[in-house]
Amino acid sequence: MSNNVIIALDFSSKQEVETFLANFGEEKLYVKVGMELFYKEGNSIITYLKEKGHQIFLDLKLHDIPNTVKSAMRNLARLDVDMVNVHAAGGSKMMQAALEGLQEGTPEGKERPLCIAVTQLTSTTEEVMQKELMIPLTLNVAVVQYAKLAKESGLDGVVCSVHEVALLRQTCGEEFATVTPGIRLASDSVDDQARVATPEIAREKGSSYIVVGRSITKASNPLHTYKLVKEQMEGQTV
Ligand SMILES: O=c1ccn([C@@H]2O[C@H](COP(=O)(O)O)[C@@H](O)[C@H]2O)c(=O)[nH]1
Repeated sequence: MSNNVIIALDFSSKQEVETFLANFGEEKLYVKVGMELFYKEGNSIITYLKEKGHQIFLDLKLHDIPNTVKSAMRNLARLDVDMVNVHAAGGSKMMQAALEGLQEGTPEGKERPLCIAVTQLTSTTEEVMQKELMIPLTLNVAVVQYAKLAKESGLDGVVCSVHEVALLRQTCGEEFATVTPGIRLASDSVDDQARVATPEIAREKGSSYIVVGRSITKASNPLHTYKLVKEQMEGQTV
């Protein structure tokens, strides 16, 4: 079974990544490369992490006109990562174009990366969504609508918070992946996140994957904290 704890490598350089990964010895991880690291290091960071045997979620959240997203995805597919994403707010044509680009760019004999769509960022509250973004819906209704659109467009799942997972299981089915950031241990600071939950609650609600950044990357003992998170996600007691 695929590792369902994804560590967000929100670092500013390859050197910082190397220092962090040294904590894990030969352990094979599922890691997330986001904008900060990818815009600094480019494709070489992907090559480095793949050579180390890690699975990779390349979190660039594409959001542009369909033709541009299709061409960009064709290039990302050539990197042979495991998961990529778009913003569902780009609409169904954009999401379908993303999939076409991925299919075209996936090397012969390789599996197409999973393609998921961000519904509402886990830093967004219902109040911000309604008052600033002027989306006149409850957060749950908005997330379900974006997720249904992603599913109808052929995508493999969505990014959402743990709090919407049960609802999405009912509306989009058990096979549709829910990738949930905004994960915090009970004693952690929430920081800039709004819709947070512990790994234990993520397991109870049925998240397919959790994404954990600062709780692990800023921990005094990252390996110990990673194991604690995994144990909570797998339902074991420490
Ligand atoms: O809705 C979203 C989409 C992506 N993220 C990303 O996940 C990590 C979370 O990091 P923490 O340090 O655990 O808060 C980060 O890379 C975000 O870019 C998200 O948080 N919410």
